[in-house]
Amino acid sequence: MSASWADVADSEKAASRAKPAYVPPHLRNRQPDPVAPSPQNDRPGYGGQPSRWAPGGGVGGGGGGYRNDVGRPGQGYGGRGSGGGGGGWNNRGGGWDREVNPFGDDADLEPAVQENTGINFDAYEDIPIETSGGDVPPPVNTFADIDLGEALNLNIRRCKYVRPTPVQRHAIPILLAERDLMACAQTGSGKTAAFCFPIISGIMRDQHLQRPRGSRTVYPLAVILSPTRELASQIHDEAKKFAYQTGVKVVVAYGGTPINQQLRELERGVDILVATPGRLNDLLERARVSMQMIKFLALDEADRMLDMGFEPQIRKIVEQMDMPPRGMRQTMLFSATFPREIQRLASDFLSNYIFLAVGRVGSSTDLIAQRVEYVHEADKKSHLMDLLHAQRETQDKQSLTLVFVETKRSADALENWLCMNEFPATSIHGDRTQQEREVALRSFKTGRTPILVATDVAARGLDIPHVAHVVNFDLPNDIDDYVHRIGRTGRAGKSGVATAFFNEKNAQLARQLAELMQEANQEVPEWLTRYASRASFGGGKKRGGGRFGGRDFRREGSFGSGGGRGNDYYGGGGYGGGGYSGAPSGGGYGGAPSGGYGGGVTKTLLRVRSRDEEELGALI
Ligand SMILES: Nc1ncnc2c1ncn2[C@@H]1O[C@H](COP(=O)(O)OP(=O)(O)OP(=O)(O)O)[C@@H](O)[C@H]1O
Repeated sequence: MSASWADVADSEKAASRAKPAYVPPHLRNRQPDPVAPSPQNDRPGYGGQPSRWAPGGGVGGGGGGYRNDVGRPGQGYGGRGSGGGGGGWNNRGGGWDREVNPFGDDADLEPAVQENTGINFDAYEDIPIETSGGDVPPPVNTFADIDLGEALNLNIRRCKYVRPTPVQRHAIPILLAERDLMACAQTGSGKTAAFCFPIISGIMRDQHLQRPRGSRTVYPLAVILSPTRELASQIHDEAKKFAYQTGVKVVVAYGGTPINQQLRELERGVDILVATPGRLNDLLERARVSMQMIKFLALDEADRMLDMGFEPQIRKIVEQMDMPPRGMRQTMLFSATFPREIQRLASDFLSNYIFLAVGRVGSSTDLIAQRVEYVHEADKKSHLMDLLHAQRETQDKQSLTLVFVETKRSADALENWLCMNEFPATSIHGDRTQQEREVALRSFKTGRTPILVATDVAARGLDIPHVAHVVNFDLPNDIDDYVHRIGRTGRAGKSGVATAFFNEKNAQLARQLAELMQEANQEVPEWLTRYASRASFGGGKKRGGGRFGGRDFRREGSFGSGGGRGNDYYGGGGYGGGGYSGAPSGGGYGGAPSGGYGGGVTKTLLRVRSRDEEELGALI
């Protein structure tokens, strides 16, 4: 982050004028890539500095190396030989690796004249935006307004992102200004790119940074943490697209797969490590990865990463290993939900941060048509069958249906039952091997089995095109989980449908569910309103004035004393002293007695412990 972009680009220009770049013979007659950056704006090799990836600058003689622009005449063919129009060469710790083109053949030749298919970004135009913190950098309107670097801009066009989404418009300038950020934006609104672009761009600028050599330990510059393996893998795939031909190397590490393969990959070099906390801790303990050079720390699904299940692991990685302290690194936390209590915890990791809320914290997008139906436990299967039959008649063949259930056993049972009834289904949950999970997800994504029965392992972050319907066969205990689950549809401006089966067991969720739906302009059935008004204890956790009224917890004054109303993250919503009053026994968090857990922390911890401690190990 030291040298300015313009300085580097100027020295670059001078270098490229002084010595024409070498073009391999077979590429000499190729037309320039129509969307390739012009040499003026580009930063190939940054002024002929020796490349991190191609020491010595490759045969391109000062013109290439670092961000190899193979296949782009006039850009300097760093590295060695040619990539035949599709990819750079990375040299780290042995061997030359061809960078696979994540866009597929010739995807880069298409100028991005049209947006990502079917996206209606107008849907986001009137979303209220709140920022707090000192000196908030102004938002941008277009990607062109941001200095991300040409290689990254080219990838943005390859992704067919024409306009930044609201969270991107605000978060990217904040992050480029090197500020810490806690960002809350609705599901499917493009948060991944909002943190990936500034990280990649920052690493491109910082390429001269010297990292320790000589040991088997690797020193990533950025770490992105995710709560599930599948999400880590997805972020890795996305980040690789964004980083294509930038010279920034992205590696993923998560549990449930052989560590040796990941170690070999790491040894080839890593700038951005995308990881689940369990596997990262393992790598740190083996001293195969060091956090010493970390400049960027991103927590996706940050509220989940800091709830009780993960918090100790995150603290270990961030506070007890060799990561530079807050203030010396840039920390970014993203999620669609941010309970106030978790915000308070999260502030331990941040320094002078900006809080950004796009839409109301924890709200669901109104692109999702939400329905709630009263269904007795015993009738759920036949009701699901009715829905699926009706759907067969009306829905487009490509449409996928995601069905959430509460337990691994019920996931297996429902999958079986659906298959027996000629609805091709598969399932994903923590008792399945990682290989089985990946096969299931692939089979769902490709439409081979257009129904996926899942536990919460699939609730967060997964971006699966064509998920048209999310069914909450079993409703979760926590409204935030509901928000994330239904957020698997209605993404990137597209619409979707979510159906929930509600019955007496879910009474404690009634009020929050009704409020959430109302807020998203959904029709709330009268019977649900009645349930909501009856729910005077556990279910009486009121959104207004609590997690919905307040956003940045720092604005809410006397936070943090624990105990008592107003401190609870569901907060201050008019139920009598002593904070949280527990869930009705049998209905909520492991039958917590009503009677109050004083402070919000305790409640948050209990909430998580009973829900998925058992499954946690299998997620990371
Ligand atoms: N500027 C953009 N233009 C068009 N499509 C975009 C843009 N930014 C992101 N997308 C697409 O929007 C979809 C959702 O993005 P992403 O998965 O990052 O959402 P998210 O906010 O992280 O959601 P979640 O809260 O569920 O994790 C992705 O398919 C992504 O490719």
